[in-house]
Amino acid sequence: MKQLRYLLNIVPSNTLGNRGCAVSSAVPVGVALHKDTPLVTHNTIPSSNDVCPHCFSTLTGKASSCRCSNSPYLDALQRHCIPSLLQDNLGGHHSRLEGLTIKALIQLTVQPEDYISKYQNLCYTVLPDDYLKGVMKGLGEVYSLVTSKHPRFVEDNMAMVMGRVRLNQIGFENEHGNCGAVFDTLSYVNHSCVPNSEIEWEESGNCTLHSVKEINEGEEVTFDYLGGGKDLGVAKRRQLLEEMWGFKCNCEACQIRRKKGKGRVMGKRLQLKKFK
Ligand SMILES: C[S@@+](CC[C@H](N)C(=O)[O-])C[C@H]1O[C@@H](n2cnc3c(N)ncnc32)[C@H](O)[C@@H]1O
Repeated sequence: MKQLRYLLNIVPSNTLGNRGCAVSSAVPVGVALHKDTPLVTHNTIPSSNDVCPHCFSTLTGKASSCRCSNSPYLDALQRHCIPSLLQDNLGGHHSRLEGLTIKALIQLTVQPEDYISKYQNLCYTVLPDDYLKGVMKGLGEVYSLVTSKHPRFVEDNMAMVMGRVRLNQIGFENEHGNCGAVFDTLSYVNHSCVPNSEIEWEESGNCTLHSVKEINEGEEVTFDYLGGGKDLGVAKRRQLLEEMWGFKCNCEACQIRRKKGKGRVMGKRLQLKKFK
């Protein structure tokens, strides 16, 4: 494994949103550009960010590591049951993303201000009021328990955290199910359908960005938010990017497609018959 010596800077991005990330020197293919630890993590994977909302000790993914493991709402908040709680109260599709955001909020309630301000620098989407109310309702009794203990856990904060998780999470699937996290630097990396880098997850929840193309000094670094390798088709990709991250993709490939117009068919290699 080569050294991480290619500094990733957060820079203004001309075409892909306000800010993006660029490398400070030319990069060959196949090197680790940046390794990041999560600011907040998804709740279906144990993480070193997990804290008990009652005694504030680190959980490292195990309730038994908490000094007050008898806390009546610890389990409901910190472990796998937030998705099930929401699923029971609200039904299916709400459970995953909201599970993440509630856990994110719990993690933030015990962090110092400078840590929270890192999170607050990330971009944000406004979520509809009824959506937010639905999630609070879904939390049932747990909501009033947490609000009484954590003043930061108020409606405005919930909206802020959910809006930021929605736009900045990087997700993956493994044997624990759907996982994801929001990162200090990697969450600033923009999407491209023809990316020059890829995300690699580690069991620890850390994430590393690797180059998959040569990248010039100062060039913006991108990865595929939909996970490379999935043959989704252009229309489906556009729909998912808009639904999940709220943007119309303006990457190099999509700009070319738009310029060429709807009527044009993209070229492909011809399959030649073999000659004997
Ligand atoms: C995770 S944030 C990336 C950082 C963000 N550009 C910023 O200024 O903080 C994701 C947001 O960046 C913008 N973005 C990322 N990739 C894009 C793309 N290919 N085309 C247009 N906007 C993009 C969208 O606004 C999207 O919701």
